[in-house]
Amino acid sequence: MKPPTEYTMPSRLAEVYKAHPAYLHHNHLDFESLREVPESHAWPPLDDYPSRDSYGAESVPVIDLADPNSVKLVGYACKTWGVFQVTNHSISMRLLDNIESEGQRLFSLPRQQKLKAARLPDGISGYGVARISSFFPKLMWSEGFTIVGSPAEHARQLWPQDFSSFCDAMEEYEKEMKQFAGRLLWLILSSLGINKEDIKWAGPTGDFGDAGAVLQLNSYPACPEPNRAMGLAAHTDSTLLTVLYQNSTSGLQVLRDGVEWVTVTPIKGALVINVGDLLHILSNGRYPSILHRAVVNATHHRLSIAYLYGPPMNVQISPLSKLVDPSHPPLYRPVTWSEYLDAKAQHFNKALSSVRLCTPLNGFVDMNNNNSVKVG
Ligand SMILES: C=C1C[C@]23C[C@H]1CC[C@H]2[C@@]12CCC[C@@](C)(C(=O)O1)[C@H]2[C@@H]3C(=O)O
Ligand SMILES: O=C(O)CCC(=O)C(=O)O
Ligand SMILES: [Fe+2]
Repeated sequence: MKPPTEYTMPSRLAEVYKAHPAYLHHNHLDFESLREVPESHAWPPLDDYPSRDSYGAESVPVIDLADPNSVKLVGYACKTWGVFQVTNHSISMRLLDNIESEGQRLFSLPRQQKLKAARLPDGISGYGVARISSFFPKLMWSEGFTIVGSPAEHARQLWPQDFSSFCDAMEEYEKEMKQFAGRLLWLILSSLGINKEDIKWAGPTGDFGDAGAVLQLNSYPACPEPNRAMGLAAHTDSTLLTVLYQNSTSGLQVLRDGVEWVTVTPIKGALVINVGDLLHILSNGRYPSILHRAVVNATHHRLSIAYLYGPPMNVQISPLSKLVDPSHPPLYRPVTWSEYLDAKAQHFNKALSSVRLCTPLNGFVDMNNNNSVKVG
């Protein structure tokens, strides 16, 4: 008799959805030609919590990375906001302009052309609707293009003649982001009192050389009835951290203290950093991941580019032992990135609680383990 084949977790990002194919009907709409939001894309009112623009003392922190106090500022922002913007980050304006215009060029292609690079149901990369769409009865007012490593295979389907300028820009950005995200992760970890000896998987030089990453381009066309549409539904990122570049059209909102949506106002040349679920686990809940969404705009097209940064595929992430003691028991069981993506594919916003070990007697409560965001 043949022994049952044992299921092993994928060791490559490209394979994480083999066990969970999602048959998403890729958006057949030509957003630009519509005068109103069709039923397929009409969401119930987005007023589950009040929305406000970010201003004054109660706005999303903006941190100058050249500030000698940056470790403290970053730690405070992670603890109390879960999101912040950074300036003086060393990514050149030329590169940011370049990926923005290459992203723009991609989404401006005719729909039929873009569908040639459609993401496969069991794949991770390519063109299509957000993976989390499968959890909602309505479609979102957005399109995405996901890149893991080289985008060449899909870019060739989009531009058979000339795909190199797109690939060059994306690959250069991935390379710069990998360095930058590693540096940022050290800044965050040192704010927790964690150093190189505590993180074996940072590698011999501590540069997180084996870290994994996904580049996600998001396009949100202008929408005739923005209050009836959803750009990207509320979620937390299944990452350690995410670095987001947004064009000058606002739309990103974060759920502040579980009570109000605060807009992350675009600042030219700044990058938005948000805490993901794996950093939440690693920090044993000290730096909670942040629930966020993207709303759409009546007149302006919006583009965002997310660098989703995670640990090496074979590494189990669990609460750091320095952050665990009798009064702070470990709150989560060890998980690899692919196990966590698998949990997200099954449980969506309950993924974090699905890997939770115990409910603390007092202290931390997951702010984002509810599905209370109304979707009709
Ligand atoms: C490595 C990741 C992280 C993923 C899944 C997989 C590839 C694509 C990422 C996103 C990008 C868009 C929002 C999100 C919520 C989605 O639908 O796809 C993200 C998701 C997550 O952060 O969970
Ligand atoms: O477009 C945005 O501002 C948000 C994008 C996002 O949350 C994501 O790609 O995970
Ligand atoms: Fe996100």
